[in-house]
Amino acid sequence: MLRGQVRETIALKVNEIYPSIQGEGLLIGLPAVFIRLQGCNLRCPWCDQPSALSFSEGGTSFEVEQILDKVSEYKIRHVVITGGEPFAQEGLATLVKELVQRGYSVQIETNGTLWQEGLEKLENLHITCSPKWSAHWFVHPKILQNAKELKFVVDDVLSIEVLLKAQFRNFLEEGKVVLQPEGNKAVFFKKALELQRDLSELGFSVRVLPQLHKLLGLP
Ligand SMILES: C[S@@+](CC[C@H](N)C(=O)[O-])C[C@H]1O[C@@H](n2cnc3c(N)ncnc32)[C@H](O)[C@@H]1O
Ligand SMILES: Nc1nc2[nH]cc(C(=O)O)c2c(=O)[nH]1
Ligand code: SF4
Ligand SMILES: [Mg+2]
Repeated sequence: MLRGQVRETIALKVNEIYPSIQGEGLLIGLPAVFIRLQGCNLRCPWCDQPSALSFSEGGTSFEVEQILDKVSEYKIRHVVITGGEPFAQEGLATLVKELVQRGYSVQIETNGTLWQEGLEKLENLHITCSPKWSAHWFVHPKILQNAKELKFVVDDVLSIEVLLKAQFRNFLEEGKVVLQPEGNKAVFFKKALELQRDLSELGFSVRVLPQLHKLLGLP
C-alpha cells in the first residue's frame, strides 16, 4: 500500500499538542513538543491528567498527517507522546515511525501495560515506562525489553519491595530508575530520599527528580 494511503486511513484521538520542556525523567529539561493522546486503560488515584482519561469524551480525532503538520510548526526536534495512555491508541506505531522518519527524536510516556508491533529496537525512540499499582505492577514483556527508563511515582503505596522486583532488576543495575514524588509533595520527596538511601545501601543508585514543569509553572 502506498505510504500516503496508509497515513490517510489512520487517525488518533488527541487531547492537546503544545510546546514545553520535558519536565520528568532522564530527559528532563529538554525542549519538547507534547502530543497528548486521549484515553487511558487505567485509573490512578492521583493522576494529574484527568481530562485525558476518557475514550468516549474529550479529545479530537486527527489524521497522522495533521498531527505531523502541527508538530512541524515548532522548531523543536524532540517529541513526547503521552496521554492518557498512548499505547491504547492503535495508530501510535504509525505516528512514531513517521516522526522518526522525519528526523525527530521521539519519547513515549507509558504505563507499560500495552504494546504495539513495529516499535522494537527503533532508533531515536526513548520509551519511558512508569509502572503502576493500578495494574498490579504488570509491565508488558516487550516494554521491559525496549524501555530506556523506569519512572516510579512515589506515593503512599510504593515500597522497596516493588522496586526490587525481578522484572525491574536490570533497570536498577543499569541506573535507569527515577523516583518521582507524587505531586512534588514534601512528604513524598522525603520518602523518595529514604528509598534512594536504602537502595544505595544495596548497591543500586536511583535518581530522585521532581516534576520540573510544575515548579516552573509550565504545562
Ligand atoms: C499522565 S501520565 C501519561 C502517560 C502514561 N499513562 C503513564 O502513566 O506513564 C505521565 C506521567 O505522569 C506521571 N504522573 C501522573 N500523575 C502524577 C502525579 N500526581 N504526581 C507525579 N507524577 C504523576 C505518571 O506516572 C507518568 O509518568
Ligand atoms: N512539561 C511536561 N513534562 C512532562 N513529562 C511528562 C508529562 C506527561 O504528562 O506525560 C509532562 C507534562 O505534562 N508536562
Ligand atoms: S496510567 Fe497514566 S494517564 Fe492513566 S491514570 Fe495512570 S497516570 Fe493517569
Ligand atoms: Mg503531565
